Amino acid sequence: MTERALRLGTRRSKLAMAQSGQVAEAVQQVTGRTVELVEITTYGDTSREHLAQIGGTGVFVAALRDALARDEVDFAVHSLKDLPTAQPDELTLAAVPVREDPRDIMVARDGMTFPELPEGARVGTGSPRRMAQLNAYARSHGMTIETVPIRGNIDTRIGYVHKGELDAVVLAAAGLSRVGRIDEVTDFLSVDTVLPAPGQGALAIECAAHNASLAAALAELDDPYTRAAVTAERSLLAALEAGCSAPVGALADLLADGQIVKEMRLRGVVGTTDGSTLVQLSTTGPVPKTETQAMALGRELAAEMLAKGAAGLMGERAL
Ligand SMILES: NCc1[nH]cc(CCC(=O)O)c1CC(=O)O
Repeated sequence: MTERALRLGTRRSKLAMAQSGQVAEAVQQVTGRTVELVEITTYGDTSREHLAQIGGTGVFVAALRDALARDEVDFAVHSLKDLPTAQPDELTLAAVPVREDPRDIMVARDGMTFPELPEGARVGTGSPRRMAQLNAYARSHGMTIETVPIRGNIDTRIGYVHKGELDAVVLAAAGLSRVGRIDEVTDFLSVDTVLPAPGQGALAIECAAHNASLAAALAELDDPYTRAAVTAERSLLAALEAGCSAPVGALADLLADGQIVKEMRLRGVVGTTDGSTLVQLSTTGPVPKTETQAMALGRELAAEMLAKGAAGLMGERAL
């Protein structure tokens, strides 16, 4: 007997469709079952308000989770950086596949890199994390830039540059790469300049907790290193009591000696959006073997950052 198709809930945006399509194919491979896409409209897609004004955390995610809860879909794919740090009991984070390039990138007019931008350049980003770090770099390099809040999908955001309304926009490399526009990047921002959002570049595959057999099948797509890294990053974010629109950057990576993986490093940053103050720290520890160990790494760095005054820099947090 053939089993029915698995229903994958997805947003309708080009980015969501691209990442869901990729995951659908991978799931078909590992389960041998057909996967059909079920389109769901989320509040984040329809609202014209700035993300920060409607509360940031989880607006893209809630409608997909509702569809899971109502059993209208069997599983869903989220951009991991959009997931709230608290995992609901009734849902399982079944897989975190291998992460794409976690960096932020710039698309600027005339092929310019960030340091090449002219005096007073207008740079589109509504992300407090990006604003804080771009402004901090500008200050320390004698540049002046004006960050301009923008919203909309990737095509809309790049459109501000092509239409001449902005000198540059800053976006995630992973998003551009998934929608096939990575060749329009004019500068890949070093993580030393702009640390990405916790979980950036990674996907989250979620299903109902009671569907243990599906969770086990989806777990084939899990990459343990990516999962450990994003778990540490999100634990840092949670321990700072910050949301996904807070001015917090975090990135965990593996430190290797030749072919031998030695340690995991976790870097974190918090700053004021004007870039006048940044708290930027890093810690290393043994490569986490359990979720508990990965979370401990994040909490440890958060404690160090809080001791250096991180909490006082998040006054604008979530808003
Ligand atoms: N905040 C929106 C968002 N959520 C996920 C991505 C794509 C990158 C990713 O999957 O991490 C983007 C776009 C962006 O930040 O440029």
